[in-house]
Amino acid sequence: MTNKEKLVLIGNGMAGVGTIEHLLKLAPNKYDITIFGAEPYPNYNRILLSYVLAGDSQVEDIFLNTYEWYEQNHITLHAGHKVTAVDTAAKTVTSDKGVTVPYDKLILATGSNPFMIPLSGADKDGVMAYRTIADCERMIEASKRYKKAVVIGGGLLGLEAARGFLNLGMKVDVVHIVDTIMERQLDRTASKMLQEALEAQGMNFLLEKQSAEILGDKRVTGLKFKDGTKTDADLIVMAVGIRPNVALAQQIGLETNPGIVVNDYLETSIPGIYAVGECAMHRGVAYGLVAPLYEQGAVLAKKLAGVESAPYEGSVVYTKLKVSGVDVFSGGQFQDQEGTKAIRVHDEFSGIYKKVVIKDNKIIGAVLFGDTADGTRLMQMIRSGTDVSGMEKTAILRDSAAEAGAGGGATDMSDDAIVCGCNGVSKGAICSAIKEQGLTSAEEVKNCTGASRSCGGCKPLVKDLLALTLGDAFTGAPAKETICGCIDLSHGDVVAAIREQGLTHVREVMNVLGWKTDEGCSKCRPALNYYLGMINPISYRDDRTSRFVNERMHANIQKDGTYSVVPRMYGGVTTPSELKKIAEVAEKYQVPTVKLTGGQRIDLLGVKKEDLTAMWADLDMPSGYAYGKAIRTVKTCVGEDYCRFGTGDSMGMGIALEKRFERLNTPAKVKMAVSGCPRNCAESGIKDLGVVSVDGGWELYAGGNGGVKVRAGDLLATVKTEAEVIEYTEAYLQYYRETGNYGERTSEWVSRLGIEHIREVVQDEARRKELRERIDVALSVTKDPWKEAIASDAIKRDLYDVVEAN
Ligand SMILES: Cc1cc2nc3c(=O)[nH]c(=O)nc-3n(C[C@H](O)[C@H](O)[C@H](O)COP(=O)(O)OP(=O)(O)OC[C@H]3O[C@@H](n4cnc5c(N)ncnc54)[C@H](O)[C@@H]3O)c2cc1C
Ligand SMILES: NC(=O)c1ccc[n+]([C@@H]2O[C@H](COP(=O)([O-])OP(=O)(O)OC[C@H]3O[C@@H](n4cnc5c(N)ncnc54)[C@H](O)[C@@H]3O)[C@@H](O)[C@H]2O)c1
Ligand code: SF4
Ligand code: FES
Repeated sequence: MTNKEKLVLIGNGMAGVGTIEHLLKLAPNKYDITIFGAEPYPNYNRILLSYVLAGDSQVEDIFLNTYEWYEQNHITLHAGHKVTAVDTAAKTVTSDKGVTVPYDKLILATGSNPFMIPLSGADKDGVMAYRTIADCERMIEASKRYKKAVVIGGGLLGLEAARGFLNLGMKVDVVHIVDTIMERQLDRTASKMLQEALEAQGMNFLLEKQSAEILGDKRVTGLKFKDGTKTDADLIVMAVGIRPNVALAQQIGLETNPGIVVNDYLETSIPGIYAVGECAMHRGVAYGLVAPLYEQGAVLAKKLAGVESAPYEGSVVYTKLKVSGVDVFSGGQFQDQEGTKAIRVHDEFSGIYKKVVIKDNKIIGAVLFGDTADGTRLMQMIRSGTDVSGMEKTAILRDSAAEAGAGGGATDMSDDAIVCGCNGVSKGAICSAIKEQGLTSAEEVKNCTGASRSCGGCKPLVKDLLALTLGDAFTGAPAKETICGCIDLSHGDVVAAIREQGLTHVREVMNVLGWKTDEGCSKCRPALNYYLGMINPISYRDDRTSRFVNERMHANIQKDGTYSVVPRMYGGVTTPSELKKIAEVAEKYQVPTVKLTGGQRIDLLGVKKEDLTAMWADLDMPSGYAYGKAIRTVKTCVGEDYCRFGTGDSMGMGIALEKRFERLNTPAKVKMAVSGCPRNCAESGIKDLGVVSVDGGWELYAGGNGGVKVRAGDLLATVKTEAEVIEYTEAYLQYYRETGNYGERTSEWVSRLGIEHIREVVQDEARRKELRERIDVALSVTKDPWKEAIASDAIKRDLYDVVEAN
């Protein structure tokens, strides 16, 4: 135990962790910090859920802090723990999993709850909110089975959800209570322009509709309105606003109205207890956007660090809708009122509308549609109360295109002005990074400072700052895509450097290639570990600390902190004795859920960490690698042995493939399938490698994907024998291993390199031979990780908390 003061944070979201990050910069050693988060993840960027839903990002991409970050900063994280009690006399907090921790200072950052309209039928399956990773995953899952979504609420969240559903291939109705969508952010003209643009994308709007009842038996089938009309629905998402989450605060006896009442230093009604973020009510306002939450966090961090700071006096907010193909910006007080005058530009030919509201010679609000480049500059003028009485009206609404490259609106901003509200990045921070790190593109600024990584609304201003700082040297051309912000090199550059310079371990790569960070990050560390293992399969020792938690544990961590165990079942074929063994193990370890997976095997869900190794020993089956960037499954149909259409032994072929390639690490997960005829019952067309028996041989399909972005595989080769199927698969997989970027699925890789090129490589006999020789070496050194763990007391103790009985 140390003598440091104990700081406990309840709520592992953007506001709370943002405060801690700020505090660590100011006073890294002042507190022993413990964080409780009800969601079973490290802190993530909730804003980016809309991109995950739309299929533009993966869940792993939106984590803001990895588990390693908590460890490195000596923060105890209880993820998946909801705090259910706070004893203000004893100064302790207790979680629903029974963990009690003392505090000297306590921060509540419990966020908001989505408002659910209490409609009759709202408890039916398929009725949900949209707030968390779990919600997002449920929506993606539902889109695979259902066709029609209804979103209630035509605000920011509802429209982003609706766009996501369109991307997922669903039809979508947006039900809105008044006759203009986003009425809290847009005036009538902009709202109607937005509606038209979204209708053109495929959204259907049901305006001035009051929902009355959700129809269906167990699962929703439709929505009925007060006017008696109905619409069909397989899924209903309510996006009708949020309410501060104050359940715990009320239990403690903190003053709430309706959020937790805080003063200008984020202090609540009980000394030593603070509130920050959406749960806090400051001067009568509870915010629902991140920029004000970061501003609050900065003030609270200074308070906790003992650094003098100006009080938090409230924020002027702005929003940008994150729907591709439409540019909408709204900030400040944008409605016409008594005493206000507005400048309006409406170009119906180009679909551009701009309105700036002025009161007492100061800009107080703006709405922009079609061209939002002026947004951040106007916000800066609103915040600083710039007197515009002497300014030409045209100078207030500049033609952003004419300004590109000239430093635009950035020139008149002060250094501490916030450019990226979503991530709290100032002009000064961006300009120093550009100068000190030699950045030349908006992409590099994003990677290095975080500016523009969320809603993207500040990107034009970031470009202005590049132009201002670099002058003529700024071309605006997109820079190459770097691995992450820690290094200015692409995946290809790093792989080439490892090969050319004979680098052999992670730290050496970082030192030699000039990493900007000491420890790297969750993007580059696992990538380096993969590349080093791929290039030096014999000599490289896997760096476990560079792996994501699932790969480190060789089991998938679940939302409640338990794990799932999936043993390998070659080709999806099993035996009665294997099934009996699995059943016995499931009973012995009281596995709560036993589930068949899409990859034709059995998932034992809800296993305790301490039971994992003993369970693997009892199962005595190989790991199915259901957690890894590796060969996952080979799905098969029954094929010629039993099916009257079958022309090939699909089960035998699948088993042979799985036995040959199991345990092979790849840039991203690889799923395979073998079908006994072109009817394709094993879905070979949407696998990373799909094999189909045809008259006289086999067809191999490459780069298919059945996930969010469905892609049909391209024909890679037609071969005659089963031995050739293995041979071509060896060459294909090794080429993918050598040229795929870490994290890149074969569907993206095939699209990037082009199937013609890959076909050429794989069909060239000499190259095929070389690739096969290299994969042979890689496969010769793989070991079953479960067996390794069972055999090592140290691994059992350190990774799985197994206490050895003496
Ligand atoms: C899909 C979506 C898109 C969005 N897009 C934007 C955008 O583009 N721009 C923007 O500015 N804002 C956007 N927002 C809003 C923004 O995400 C929120 O304002 C912000 O995340 C709120 O942060 P917070 O930390 O206050 O609350 P939260 O993010 O809700 O975090 C609170 C955390 O506390 C946990 N918690 C609650 N009670 C307990 C307890 N008793 N014990 C332990 N843990 C507890 C919760 O599980 C939660 O994880 C979006 C929101 C959504 C849902
Ligand atoms: N791009 C962004 O900035 C962004 C994106 C998503 C979410 N968010 C934030 O997340 C929070 C939640 O977003 P939200 O859109 O749910 O909240 P919101 O309060 O901004 O909008 C809710 C909308 O639902 C409508 N509504 C209310 N009751 C209704 C009913 N019975 N039937 C039909 N429509 C009804 C309202 O008129 C309103 O337009 C907000 O704080 C929002 O700012 C921001
Ligand atoms: S793919 Fe052809 S062989 Fe296999 S089960 Fe279907 S119909 Fe039968
Ligand atoms: S303002 Fe949203 S990403 Fe910068």
